[in-house]
Amino acid sequence: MTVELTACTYAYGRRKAPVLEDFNYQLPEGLTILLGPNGAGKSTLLKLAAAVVQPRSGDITFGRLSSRSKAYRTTVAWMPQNISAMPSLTVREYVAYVGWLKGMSRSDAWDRSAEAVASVELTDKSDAKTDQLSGGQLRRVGVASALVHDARVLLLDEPTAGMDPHQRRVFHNLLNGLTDRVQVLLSTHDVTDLAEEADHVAVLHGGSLLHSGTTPSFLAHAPQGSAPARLAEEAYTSLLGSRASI
Ligand SMILES: Nc1ncnc2c1ncn2[C@@H]1O[C@H](COP(=O)(O)OP(=O)(O)OP(=O)(O)O)[C@@H](O)[C@H]1O
Repeated sequence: MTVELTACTYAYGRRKAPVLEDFNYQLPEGLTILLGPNGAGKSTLLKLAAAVVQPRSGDITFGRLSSRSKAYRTTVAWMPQNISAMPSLTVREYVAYVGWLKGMSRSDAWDRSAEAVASVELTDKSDAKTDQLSGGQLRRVGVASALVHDARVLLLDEPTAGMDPHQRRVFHNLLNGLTDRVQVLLSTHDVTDLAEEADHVAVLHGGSLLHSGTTPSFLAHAPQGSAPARLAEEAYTSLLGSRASI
């Protein structure tokens, strides 16, 4: 079972041109990274898959669950691009609150929040108010919030933006330990960092998928003779370049 978008059209407002039109996508197993230039529609795709917004037409499903159902919403977890601090809540309260919003009992949410906070190495900040955190720490609270309930699909919008190199490593290790039991779709502008670790890569441009396939099939777009360390970047540039020449 997986998240599947079928013939989806979405626009921000009735008079706006659709960001995604008649869009089809099936999220593969494992870790998929979602690449694309600014404004390509990555966040919109993640919000649709997370049932934060609903398509104007078309269907989004996980097996038999429609994105309009409560059961679907508890199956997926979404980390938005911009995490807002809640000044009155501590880190642990914030994460537990998100679990409760996803339908966990208060006690389960509270218990599991400790694990989720520990997984992003924020235990020492458990009792800190969220408005006293750095930007990178707040993103880690966002990751912990996405992990607190038993989601089967994680939809993460630029989770590593603003994280220092050590925290990126912690995050990648965390993801590696998760992808045998959850599907992950993760948007990033950091082509080199993740393309090697991802099972699949999707490249979005102007609301269309330029590529959706395994990481080796993505890397194969790099021109012959590309330096190994730059394969992902070259593949990405080449894909976008081919689009420009159409
Ligand atoms: N709330 C909104 N209201 C109106 N238009 C929006 C809104 N959010 C996004 N858009 C528009 O939808 C299009 C796709 O935006 P989206 O945020 O999905 O792109 P993105 O690929 O995530 O970009 P970035 O890499 O800059 O985060 C853009 O043209 C953007 O201006």
